[in-house]
Amino acid sequence: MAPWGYSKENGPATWHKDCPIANTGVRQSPIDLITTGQTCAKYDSNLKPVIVSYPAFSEATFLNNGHSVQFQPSAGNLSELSGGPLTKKYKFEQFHFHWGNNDSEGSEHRVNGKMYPAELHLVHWNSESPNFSSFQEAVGSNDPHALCVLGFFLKVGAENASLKPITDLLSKVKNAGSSVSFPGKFDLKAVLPETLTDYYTYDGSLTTPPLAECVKWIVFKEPIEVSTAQMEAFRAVDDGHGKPITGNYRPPCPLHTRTVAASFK
Ligand SMILES: COc1ccc([C@H]2OC(=S)NC2=O)c(OC)c1
Ligand SMILES: [Zn+2]
Repeated sequence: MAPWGYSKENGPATWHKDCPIANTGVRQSPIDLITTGQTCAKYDSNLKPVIVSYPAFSEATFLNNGHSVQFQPSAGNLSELSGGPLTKKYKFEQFHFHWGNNDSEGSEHRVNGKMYPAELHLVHWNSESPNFSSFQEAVGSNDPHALCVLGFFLKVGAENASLKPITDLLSKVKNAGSSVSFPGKFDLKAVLPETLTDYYTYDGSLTTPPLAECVKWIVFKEPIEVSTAQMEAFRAVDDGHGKPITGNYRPPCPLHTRTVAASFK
């Protein structure tokens, strides 16, 4: 199996060779979130605020897997997600990022065709399902909402002090395959906007192979600000083939018969 990536030779347009669902799937992610016109997101007044319970992580690994950088707390972490469009409680698994090599590209989801310089994915799995009891089992479960991924756009502005412990660590995982144990505590809640009320939500998939169609997506309207220096730190991370990771985002996929709901007017 040719290792997938984001180059011309192994990028998103080639993933269907080993992962047919890339082309045959009808609920693939990411998508372009359209806010006006026929297929636009529809306001749903029943959508409540998302509730996160993220006690500061005390033990975690920060790793460069060659495709992204990923923050993975130890199995004992008690962070949970509920509310919003969800009917179950979800357990936090990991977070990671997607970014571009300049500020006009990098996010996976788009808003009316606009890309942000990066996108943060907070990954959770349904911890109340009788069909699986781990993240990996959830991915393979065929359950349409086995996972819930919270997507936050990053935009360039002031330095983000809450994300600084992460962006300061990027130079330590420059080489693909390298990882460090995260020093001290990390408060993920402090990174997020105060209120988690305004978001788009739709049924989709993982955005890299295996592209499993098991994700309830919640993409927040309000971007998170980071500085240019913080963005540049992402662009210095290597992909394991002697080049920096500078575009680990999949282009938008067809909506097919799906609808996108918005929790705001
Ligand atoms: C097996 O674990 C995986 C595999 C792929 C992804 C991709 O799908 C999204 S979403 N971002 C990604 O990089 C993942 O993220 C949750 C977790
Ligand atoms: Zn992702």
